[in-house]
Amino acid sequence: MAAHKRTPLIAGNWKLNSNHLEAISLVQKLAFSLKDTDFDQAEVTVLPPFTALRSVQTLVDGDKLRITYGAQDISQHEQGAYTGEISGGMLAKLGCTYALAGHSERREYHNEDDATVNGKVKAAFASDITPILCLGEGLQVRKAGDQVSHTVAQLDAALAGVTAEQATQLVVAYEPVWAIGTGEVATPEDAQEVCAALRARLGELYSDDVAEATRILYGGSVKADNIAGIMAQDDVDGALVGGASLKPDEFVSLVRFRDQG
Ligand SMILES: O=C(CO)COP(=O)(O)O
Repeated sequence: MAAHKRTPLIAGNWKLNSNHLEAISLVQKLAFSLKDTDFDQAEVTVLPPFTALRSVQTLVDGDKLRITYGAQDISQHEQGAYTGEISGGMLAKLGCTYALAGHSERREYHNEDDATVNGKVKAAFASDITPILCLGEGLQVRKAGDQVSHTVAQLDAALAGVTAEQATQLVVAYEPVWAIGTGEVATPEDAQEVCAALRARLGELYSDDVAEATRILYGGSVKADNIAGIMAQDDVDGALVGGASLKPDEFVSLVRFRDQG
């Protein structure tokens, strides 16, 4: 298996699942199962719904858990008349390390375009929250063989006005839309092709140092039986996990991807 220069990140995107009481139970189970984990080998983060963040914060702080947490979305605005929005400042106050920006479900169901995603990435940095910038092509684009140009264009648009210093902190998640929640996982080679292209583009936009520092995750039907092959790719530094992150045992086996055959 490739030696990772970057600390792998295994992130659980809970999506629209778990009220705050269920979230407490899930994090407690996770913490118990992870108690012998070497967190230098992999960073673990969970992304619960907004309404559970305060409970997760209390648990993580109170029990001094080694996991981090974040939000599934962030407003591009800091404050004002934006009904229903949650700002970076609010998330920072809740101890969030991360916020997803531009998840394909936000792009698809909430009409988030590249300019909005760019605003969210910048809003995250402005509040010292690390954006996990989600990119990926749909099935038509994949069938046309345009996955690299499509995803690189999304990266360019999302990073407009982002400085090299900020970009060093960035996390990118390549999530081909056709592989999300479908059981249709991309092959390790599919994941590597796009993740390598994204890293090369970061090098062009900023520098080799930024490209080398940035963690690029793969997401889309990641499970215990396919994570090892994906993590063995040189340019894949972790996984953004949906369904499997709701099952503590399965999620822990993803964190221990080195043990999976
Ligand atoms: O969208 C995803 C994570 O953000 C992937 O979801 P699944 O792991 O359920 O395919």
